[in-house]
Amino acid sequence: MSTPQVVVHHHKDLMAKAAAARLITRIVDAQSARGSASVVLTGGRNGNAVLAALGESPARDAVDWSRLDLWWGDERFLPEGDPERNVTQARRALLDTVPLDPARVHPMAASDGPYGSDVEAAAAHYGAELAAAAGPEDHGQVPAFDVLMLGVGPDTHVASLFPELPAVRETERTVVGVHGAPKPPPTRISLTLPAIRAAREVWLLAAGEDKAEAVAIALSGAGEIQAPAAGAYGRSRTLWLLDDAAAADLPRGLYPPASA
Ligand SMILES: O=C1O[C@H](COP(=O)(O)O)[C@@H](O)[C@H](O)[C@H]1O
Repeated sequence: MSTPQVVVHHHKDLMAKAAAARLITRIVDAQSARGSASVVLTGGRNGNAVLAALGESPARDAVDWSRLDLWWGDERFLPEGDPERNVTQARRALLDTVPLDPARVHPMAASDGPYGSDVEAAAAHYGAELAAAAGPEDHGQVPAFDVLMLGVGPDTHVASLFPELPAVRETERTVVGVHGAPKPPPTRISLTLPAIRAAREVWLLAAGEDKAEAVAIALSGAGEIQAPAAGAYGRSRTLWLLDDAAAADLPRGLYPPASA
């Protein structure tokens, strides 16, 4: 478990640009050290803003897109191509514009996909796909992702792990079906906390005043069942990337002056 480190930027656009720059560096470093990199994408406003900023960065050409594995932290269980699906939004924000190897892009199943409306089967399949991608060096049922990004919801949810719902209590499976999510759609697929914690680096993204309370709760010692974001950490690094508004309720002692 790594201790959370907080970085605060003055504005959400700056936060997205800085996170994109950080992500490029991390991917390039991993590719030069191990030959390839693996990143877990998040849905939501901030995750998509990071992808869009990455697409606009001249440094995007430093990435070897053909040696990048992309996974998702969660998915809204909707038909293929639905504009509310996280993968649809990620494709629009960035993925359709870069030369990825399609075999290395791993979206979660759609509700009209091979498992139909059986979200449990779709989740089990994703768990098996992750297990197959994990090597002996990963010491577990999922790869040791280089970076796993999570948007933090105003209720402290991350991925599709919502406060008090069964998914956030899962300790065995790496991927679960989610029913009755308070944010639409109610049916989702999500990585669990054990899968999230397999990542080398976990980055939590929050911008805007509607996230301030959630950020303060999660970083003030709350339990992960009540505040799932509090249970999201990486093996070697846990980074909270915030804008001023999302950091407004944090005690100043928790982070250095705004970095940019
Ligand atoms: O529904 C979801 O919401 C969260 C947070 O989204 P935001 O727009 O409030 O930043 C996101 O992390 C998750 O992947 C997504 O499915």
